[in-house]
Formats: sequence, structure tokens, C-alpha cells
Amino acid sequence: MAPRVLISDALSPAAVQIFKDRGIEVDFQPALGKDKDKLAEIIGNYDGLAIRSATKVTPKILASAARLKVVGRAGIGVDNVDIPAATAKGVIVMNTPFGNSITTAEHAIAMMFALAREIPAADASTQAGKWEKNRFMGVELTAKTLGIIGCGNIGSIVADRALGLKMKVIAFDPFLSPERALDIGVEKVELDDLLARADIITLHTPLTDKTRNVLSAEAIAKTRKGVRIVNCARGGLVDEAALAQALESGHVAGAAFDVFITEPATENPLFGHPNVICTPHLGASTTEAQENVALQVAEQMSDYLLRGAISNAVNFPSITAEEAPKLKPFIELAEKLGSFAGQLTDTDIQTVRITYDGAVASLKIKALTSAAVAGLLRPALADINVVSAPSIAKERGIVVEETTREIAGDYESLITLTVITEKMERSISGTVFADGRPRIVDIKGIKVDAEFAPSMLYVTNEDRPGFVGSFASLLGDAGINIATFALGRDRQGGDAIALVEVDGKVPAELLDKVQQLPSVKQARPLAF
Ligand SMILES: NC(=O)C1=CN([C@@H]2O[C@H](COP(=O)(O)OP(=O)(O)OC[C@H]3O[C@@H](n4cnc5c(N)ncnc54)[C@H](O)[C@@H]3O)[C@@H](O)[C@H]2O)C=CC1
Ligand SMILES: O=C(O)CCC(=O)C(=O)O
Repeated sequence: MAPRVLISDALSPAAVQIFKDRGIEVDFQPALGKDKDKLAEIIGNYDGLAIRSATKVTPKILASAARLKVVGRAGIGVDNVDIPAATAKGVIVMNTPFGNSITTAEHAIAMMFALAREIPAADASTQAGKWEKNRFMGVELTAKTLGIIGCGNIGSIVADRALGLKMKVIAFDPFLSPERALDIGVEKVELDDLLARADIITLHTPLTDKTRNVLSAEAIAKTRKGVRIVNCARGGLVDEAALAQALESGHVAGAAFDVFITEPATENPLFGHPNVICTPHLGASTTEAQENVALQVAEQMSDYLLRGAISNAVNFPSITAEEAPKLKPFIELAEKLGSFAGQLTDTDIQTVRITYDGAVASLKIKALTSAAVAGLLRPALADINVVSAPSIAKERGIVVEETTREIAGDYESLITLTVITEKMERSISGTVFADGRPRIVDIKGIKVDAEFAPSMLYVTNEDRPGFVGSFASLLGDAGINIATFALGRDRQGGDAIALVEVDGKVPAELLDKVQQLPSVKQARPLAF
């Protein structure tokens, strides 16, 4: 069945065409994002959801989204998507990190000019027939200091344009390296320094717990008198009420805002002030940017739904379309190795160590590790998935260690998963043979050769004559057919392992009887 995608915001129709061309069924309902009840009602029918900023992907929407595999944000900010809830559900969330950056930077520059020359007010006055030539006295931008808070993709483009305008550019961004600052021609400064020096401040950070209210009342009080403030990033970065007061007092000369704490903003403390310019979150609204982000999000979502390729996901490592088919059998192997260990582990896991040997070491091991951890924790947490596994392991204080060794041993590729609890350490290794099927090749240092099967019995015993006969008789007497039988031992008379595939479930009474065989140490059912 072809995957189905819902577009619930006003994306460029270019996206619709891409989905269709790729063989994906697509429903384009651009106003649906504003109707959360209707969205909750129908989201269960779709594998993908393509959005801009109007659709809010809340836990409630996700709870109704039984089939959903991917949310694609045609834009940058994903603050309208509940990422932890999507992750917990195994839904990949991807954005288009560059498609609208130039356009948004240009909007910030346009806002800066509009503020400096009061263009909106001058326009309104002129068109009202007033010709108030003496009312509007602007400021020149040349040689003024622009303070950029958040100098990533958009901030750097703003810096580049501002340098072209012969402005002095200073930037506060804890993650901006001195080398990068030098490269893009900005002076890296601390926030207080920026506040004290900037003639114009422009914000370009995401909204996070750290950036919320970065321009608080106290911060605004530290700015130069006559400062102008531009926000084309996110509402909530600036304390709107404090800014309104500072405008009122004349400390701040003007503010140009594209984004607001509450959107759609139909009322706001900044509205109505003479030196305030507002646009309705238009930063990304150009034909070019909307075409870019729509095409990109549709391509990315199609690649994921059709080929398992992941790009620009905010909650999973990237996997290219070329890597996806190579990874697939190893993802299955990693998840099953994890599942094997998880089904045998009764106590709290402290550490999971995963070693990738040979060719597999050059694949995207982050994805493989996530699969292994999902398999490992699934016996305890049914809802865990490859996407949510790393964060759940972290929450539970489980240390996940990865090692890669590119030199192959007996196998072209080998994955070894070691689980360490307070009481024990257990390792299991597996590989993928040329037929693409995963195999178990080593358990606790004992060589075996077994496939993963829907119903298995794992028995550890002392290597003594008679075990196989009495074990097989017990199963035969209980009417349980043995499909495959893999044996291994560390040495003659030492520790032995039997990994047996059976048809149907193993009854608890049979398990007890196997457990009571003289040489048996442990007998456990396993299911894959
Ligand atoms: N108005 C609109 O329509 C649009 C708004 N945006 C907003 O612009 C924001 C920035 O976009 P990009 O530049 O592409 O993101 P980016 O991730 O490239 O840059 C963000 C920068 O903020 C910095 N940062 C993070 N925490 C900080 C902190 N506590 N203090 C100072 N800097 C901090 C980061 O180090 C990074 O360099 C987006 O998150 C989005 O919210 C993006 C596109 C359109
Ligand atoms: O889609 C839009 O118009 C908003 C763009 C935006 O805010 C973003 O990309 O972060």
C-alpha cells in the first residue's frame, strides 16, 4: 500500500507534486492546522504529516496518530512539535534547516531599515494625504553597531548583509567559536557587552529554556538609550510587556517584531505604539523560500517513507538513501541481539557495551545502537522504539558505550552486545550472512550458529552425555516439534548452550521439566 501524507498547513503546492511524483498519496488541507479536533480525528489515516507553523503537533494529536512515521516541518523552528512525545512514539521529526534562512535574514534587514526610517508610519501618513516631511527624521545605519543574539545560519547571513551596509557587527552566541566569528567578520562578545554597545539588537536564536526572555526587563535596562530591537526569530525571546514600557519611557526608540509570544497575535502589548512595526510571522514568506522548504520537506519525507533514508531529523541520526538498505539487516540484527539479552536480563541494567567489528563499523552505528537499546529494553518497556530508545536509556541512567573496530575477524561484520548489571555481565554476538538474515554466532564466549525465530528455548547446561536425548524426549512427549537445534560448548565437559527453535509456544510445565534435567543450569523461552 502506498504511504499517505497529510499536508495540514499552507505549503507551496510544489510539495504536493513531489509526493505524487514519488508515488505517495497526498491530501492537501492547508487550513486544517487551525482545526485541532478535525486533525486529531483524521491523523490516524496517515504515515506522514507535512506542516509549517500553524499545525501544533501535540501529545493529543500524536496519540491519535497510529500510523504516523514522520512529521516534516517545512521550515526551521520545530517548537510547534512536541519532540519528546513524537520521539516516544517513534515518529521522526525533520525540518529544512536552510531553505528559508536567506529570506528570514532579509526580513530582519528589512525590519531594521523600516525602523531606522519609520517607513510604515511615513507610508501611512503620506497615503493619508498628510505630507509630514518634518515629522519623520531617521537614523543612518552606516557605522552603527548591530548586536546579533544567536549567530547561527540566519544570524550569520544578517551579519554578512549588515557588514555590506558598513555596520559594525557584534554577536553574543555561546556556541560561536572565535574562529567562526573571525571568519564571518563579527566580534564575539558577552551578552552584557552587546546590550551596552548595540544601537540595534536583532535576535536569531531558537526559543529554548535558556533563550526565553533573553531580553528581560533587566536586560532591556542594560541597553543603550535609543536602542532599536528586531525580533524575527521567536516570540518569547523578549519580554513584550517590559519592552512596551521601555518604548513608553523612550529608553527604546523602536521595535520591529515578526513573532509574538501568542500567535496568531490579535492583541499584544506592543501593538499601537508609534515606534513599533509588526508583521504576522512573515520571516519565511517569500516565493523562493516557500518553494525551497516545500520541495525539500517533500523529498525528505518521501525518502524516509519509501526508502528509510533520514535527513535533517531532529530526533534521529541521518541515514542516506544509499546507507538505508545496507543498514536494514544490521538494524534487525542489533535489535534482535538487544532483545535476546533483554529477555534474559532480570535486574537493572547499568551499562550496555556494543562493539562493531569489520564492515559494519563503517555504517551509521548510532542507528544500530538505538536499535540494540530498543530491543534490550523492550521486554521491560513495550512502547520503546528505535527513535525513543537513546533518551529512555539516558533517563534510566543506563550507560551506553560504542566501540568500532574496522578490522574483521572470523566474520566480515560482527556486532557484540554486552549487558552489565550489578550481578552479571553477558555478551552475545551476531552477524548477517549473505542471505541478509541475522545469525547468533556467540553467546557468553561459546560459539553457536542459530537464527532468531518466533519461538525459541535457550538452555545452559553442563556438557554431559545424555542431555540432548532426554531434552528432546521431554519436548517430544509434550508434543512440541523441534524446528532447529544449535549447540555449543566452551570445552569438553564444560559449559554448554542449546538454542532450540520450536513450533508453537513452550508451556510453563515443560519449561519446569527441562529446568529439572540433571545437567541443566537455566532454561528460558525466547521470542523474536
Ligand atoms: N520568522 C520566521 O519566519 C523564522 C524564524 N526562524 C527562527 O530563527 C531561529 C534561528 O534559525 P537559524 O539561524 O537557522 O538557527 P541556527 O540553529 O542555525 O542558529 C541558532 C543560533 O542560536 C545560538 N544559540 C543557542 N542558544 C543560545 C543562547 N542561549 N544565547 C545565544 N545564542 C544561542 C546557537 O548557537 C546558534 O548559533 C529558528 O530557531 C527559528 O526559531 C527561522 C526561520 C523563519
Ligand atoms: O512557515 C513559516 O512561515 C514560519 C517559518 C519559521 O518560523 C521557521 O522556519 O522557523
